[in-house]
Amino acid sequence: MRLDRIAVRYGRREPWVLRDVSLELDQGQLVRAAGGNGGGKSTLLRLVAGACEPDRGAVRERPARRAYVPERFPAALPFTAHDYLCHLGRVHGLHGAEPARRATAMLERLGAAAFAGTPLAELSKGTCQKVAVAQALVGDPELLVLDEAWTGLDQDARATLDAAVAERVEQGCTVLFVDHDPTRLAGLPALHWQVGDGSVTTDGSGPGSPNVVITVTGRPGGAKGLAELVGVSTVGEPSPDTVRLTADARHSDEVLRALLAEPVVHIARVEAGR
Ligand SMILES: Nc1ncnc2c1ncn2[C@@H]1O[C@H](COP(=O)(O)OP(=O)(O)OP(=O)(O)O)[C@@H](O)[C@H]1O
Repeated sequence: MRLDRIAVRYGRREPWVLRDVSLELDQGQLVRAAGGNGGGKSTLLRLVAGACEPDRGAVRERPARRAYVPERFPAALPFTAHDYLCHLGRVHGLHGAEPARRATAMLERLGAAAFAGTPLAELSKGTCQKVAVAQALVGDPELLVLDEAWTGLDQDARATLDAAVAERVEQGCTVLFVDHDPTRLAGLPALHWQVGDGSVTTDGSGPGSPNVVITVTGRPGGAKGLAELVGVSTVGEPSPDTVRLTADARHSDEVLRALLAEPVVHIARVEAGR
């Protein structure tokens, strides 16, 4: 999916929270969004999840099957935990006995089976957060957006959510998340979006994301146009006739193919990056 020159603000006289932001999210990509308080992370996640629309620009090719754990889960809904998850399962396109089966399984996996028949409004904060997570995992989303979804979970449930995210990414689900713990999901390759001052910069060097550094010589255009290649985070010209770029390892083959498609370019070196 793509964010195409989007802009968002909360009122005509208010400052732009996001301004002219263009981003791509590949299928199966894990992305961590980070930035200071009030920088616009939750706004960006709402926009990606489809929970709000931009004032300008467009979100294109957003997957139809998507799930979202918002920063604040609306706990006052008139359902028991199990009924709510069954309902969400049907919303996610599950049929027959499947919503109930998965609702039970998700509550068990998150250590909340004992609260299946409890009305949402009577749940503790932590159990309510487990239901918030379960509703996002009960279906088979192609896009999963997690806004501080680990906050309030006990250690076992946090580990369950870590594992569930790894499974979903492995299955090709795109996952965008914010979490205050900088080591969250650090073992998985992730892109890093830095959100603040109205813009989003992407450097691909988030915790745990392997990069490759590619050095090329002889390119007639120098570094021109290379920053636009998917997966490329930095491009520099350390000396005349030499261009060095950093690419997310997931995209390194495409980047190399694009470079080799240019007849006079010489790939001088490919090495593991930070
Ligand atoms: N519903 C809203 N109405 C008015 N202003 C809002 C609303 N939601 C967010 N804002 C404002 O938009 C800006 C960005 O908020 P947002 O919640 O997206 O940032 P954030 O990076 O997620 O912050 P935090 O890390 O504190 O959760 C802030 O100035 C915030 O006050």
